[in-house]
Amino acid sequence: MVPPIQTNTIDFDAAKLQRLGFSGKRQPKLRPISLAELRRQLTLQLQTSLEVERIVSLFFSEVQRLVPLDALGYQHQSSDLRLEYGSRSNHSAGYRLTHEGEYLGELIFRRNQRFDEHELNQLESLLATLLFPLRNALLYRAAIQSALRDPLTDTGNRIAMEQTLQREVDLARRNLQPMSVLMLDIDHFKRINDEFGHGTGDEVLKAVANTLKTRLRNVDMVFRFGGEEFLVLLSGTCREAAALVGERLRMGILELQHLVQGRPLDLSISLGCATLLPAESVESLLRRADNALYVAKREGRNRLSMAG
Ligand SMILES: Nc1nc2c(ncn2[C@@H]2O[C@H](COP(=O)(O)OP(=O)(O)OP(=O)(O)O)[C@@H](O)[C@H]2O)c(=O)[nH]1
Repeated sequence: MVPPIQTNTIDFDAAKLQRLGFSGKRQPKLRPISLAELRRQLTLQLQTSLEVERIVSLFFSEVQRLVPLDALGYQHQSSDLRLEYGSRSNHSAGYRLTHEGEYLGELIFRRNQRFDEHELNQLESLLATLLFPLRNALLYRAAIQSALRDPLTDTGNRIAMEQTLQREVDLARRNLQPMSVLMLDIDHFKRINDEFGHGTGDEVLKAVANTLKTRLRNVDMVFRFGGEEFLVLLSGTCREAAALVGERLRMGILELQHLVQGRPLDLSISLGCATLLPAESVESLLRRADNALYVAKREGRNRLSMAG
C-alpha cells in the first residue's frame, strides 16, 4: 500500500507578516509603540509587497500606532496613481517624496486636529522607511504596464487585450450589461509602406491610434493586436450605440489630415462590429467581429459591417 503523501503549504507572505506582528486584518486598536521600534517594524513590513496600494495602506495603518491620523492621500501622476485612505479632514501635512533626485510622488497626512512640531518630526522620520519599498513598487508597476503596452502607438497590446477582454466579458455577464467590440484595420496599408517606407507606415499607425483615442470616451479601450489591426472595447455599449461609435471612428480617420512629403494621405479604415451574445465566449465574439471586418473589406473597404 502506498502511504498517503502529506503536503504542507506555507503562505510565506502571510507567515512573514504574522512574525512581524502584522495580522493582515485591520486591527481595531493597535498597540502604541516607540518611534525606533515602529521604524524597525515598518522597514521589514513594507518589504513584503511590490504593490503601491498595499504599501501605502500598510504605512497608513501602522503609522497610527504612533501618530493618530484621519486620512492619508498619495498620488503619482505619471503612474496614474491617486490613492485615498480614511475620511477627509481639516488639517493636512503634505510631503513631496524624492530620492536622489527621483520623484516618488506626493503624500498628504490629514487630521481634524492640527499636527504639532513633534508629530511632524515623527512622521518625517517614518517617511524614510517608505522610500525604497515605494521606489521598487513604482518600478514594478511601470514594468508591468510597459509589458502590456504597444510602444509605437501607446495602446494596449495583444496580451493586454486578451486579459482585459476576458475580464470585461465576465463583468458584462455578471452585471447583465451589454458589451461590444469593433475590430478595425487600415485600408491598403501595404501600399503606404511600399510607396513611402516603413517609417511613414509607423507614423500613420501612430496618427490612426491617436485619432481613435481622441474620438472615444475615456472608459473605452484601444488595443493594437496585429500589424495594422486594432480592437476597440466598448463596455456597457449595445449594438446600436457601437454602430454609432464605429461610424464616428471611420469618419475621424477619413478627416485625418496626415501629411506625407507635404501632401495629405488618403486614409480610411474598415470595421467589423460584434455585440456579446448571452453565454458567448471571447473567442466567438472575436471571430464574429473578424468575420464582419472581412465582409467590410470585401464590400469595398472604408465601411462598417455589423456581425449577425
Ligand atoms: N510600418 C509598419 N507596417 C506594418 C507593421 N506591422 C505590419 N505592417 C504592414 O502592414 C501591411 C498589411 O498589409 P495587408 O495585410 O496586405 O493589408 P492592407 O494592405 O492594409 O490591405 P487591406 O487590409 O486588404 O485593405 C503589411 O505591409 C505589413 O508589413 C508595423 O508595425 N509598421
